Amino acid sequence: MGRILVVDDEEGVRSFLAESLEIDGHHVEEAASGQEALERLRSRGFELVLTDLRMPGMDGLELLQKVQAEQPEVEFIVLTAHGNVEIAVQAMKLGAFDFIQKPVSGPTELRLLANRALERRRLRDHEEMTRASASTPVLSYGDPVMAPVVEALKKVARTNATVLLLGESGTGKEVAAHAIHRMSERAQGPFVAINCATLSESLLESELFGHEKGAFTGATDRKRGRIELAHGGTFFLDEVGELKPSLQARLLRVLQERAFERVGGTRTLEVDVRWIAATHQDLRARISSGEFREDLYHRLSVFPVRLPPLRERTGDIPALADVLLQRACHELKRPMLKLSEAARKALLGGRWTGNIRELANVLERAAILAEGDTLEPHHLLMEQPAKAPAPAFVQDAMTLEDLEKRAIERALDEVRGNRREAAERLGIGVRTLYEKLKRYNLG
Ligand SMILES: Nc1ncnc2c1ncn2[C@@H]1O[C@H](COP(=O)(O)OP(=O)(O)OP(=O)(O)O)[C@@H](O)[C@H]1O
Repeated sequence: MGRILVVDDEEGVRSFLAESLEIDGHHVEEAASGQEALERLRSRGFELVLTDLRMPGMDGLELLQKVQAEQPEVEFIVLTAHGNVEIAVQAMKLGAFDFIQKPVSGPTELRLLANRALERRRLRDHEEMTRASASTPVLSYGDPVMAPVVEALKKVARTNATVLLLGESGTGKEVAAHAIHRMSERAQGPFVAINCATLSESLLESELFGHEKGAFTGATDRKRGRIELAHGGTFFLDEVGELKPSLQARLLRVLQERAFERVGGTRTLEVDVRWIAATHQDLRARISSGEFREDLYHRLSVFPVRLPPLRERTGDIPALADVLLQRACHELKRPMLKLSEAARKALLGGRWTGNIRELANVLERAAILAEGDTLEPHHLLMEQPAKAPAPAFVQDAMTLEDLEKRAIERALDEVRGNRREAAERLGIGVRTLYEKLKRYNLG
């Protein structure tokens, strides 16, 4: 089963191709022009595009080039008129999987070719997935909002500048800090992190700076602090806004002088550390209220980078969802799952106040619930925040159809996909519910 987009300006050819492929159980959609195809490809993921080469407006070659630039993983098979093989060869040089000559005589060749193209796509996916899981997360999958952010991270990684990562909880600040380290000259050195919100002030102090033997009750041995351990590498201060004033002063000195003493010690130690700090708080507001030192703020925010919330980078949701779902399945040691088209759509409609972390949690829960090999919308228990003033769908501008669709998804969620019960909850007949499920493509 694959997701295939058929592009041809002739209605008859399109439906012939679509029907031939649907026999094999593929999900096939049709586009009547290159432009329409591009729009569809941007809004939902397809694995394979079957396109005519000669079309008014954007032709098949131009479509191929555009999609290659945006979604290089999509496979292409091109259809070419008899005797026009050169242009098909050109398409293959540009990365098309193969070509078929028109008129397509029978569906067999087409189906074989489509299945082979899909197989190549899956092999490549698999390879990429193994590489991705063996290494570290990909920061973005081509979302336009994230592109300048990734660029900024890459550029600053080459320097030793202190970076301040800003963004809501779960937006991937720690992942970004790791990425900076990995892309920097210090990549072979240590990456040391500490969360300033989780430890008490005194514990945090001795964790950061270490302590000498006998510095305080319980300090039976000399202990090296994490800052020392980060020598030659990168230090990540998470939730830096939570740092207490006395520690802010000590940290400021390390940042200014690259030197410090262990707790209870007199010897000054010098360190070579690259600093990255992160916060979800408005540090300026904390400066105004006297809770955060302005001089430390300026030291930390040499290069501030804001990580956008997930709702502002919806272009990354499908690929992130795929990766996080694979990760969940792997961790749960269960067979891999894939997202149905309807589930993908549902994810795009989420509010994601908890950002990527929430997306990961929703998919993990779904991976626990789902029994087959496909995740459907009713597996996705997308929570509204507990203290939300009103359900999300009232706040957002939505059409009546969207509202109806949401209500159906919600009802199905609440009854774990039981359609009879869902219809009852919605106050409609089961037949009507089926019709609506079909209309909204809610599988
Ligand atoms: N690009 C990505 N690809 C895959 N997973 C990601 C990506 N970015 C973040 N995540 C996952 O999302 C979750 C939250 O990421 P992370 O801890 O980096 O966010 P954060 O902004 O530091 O959150 P907090 O402020 O709450 O500490 C983690 O499980 C992380 O693995």
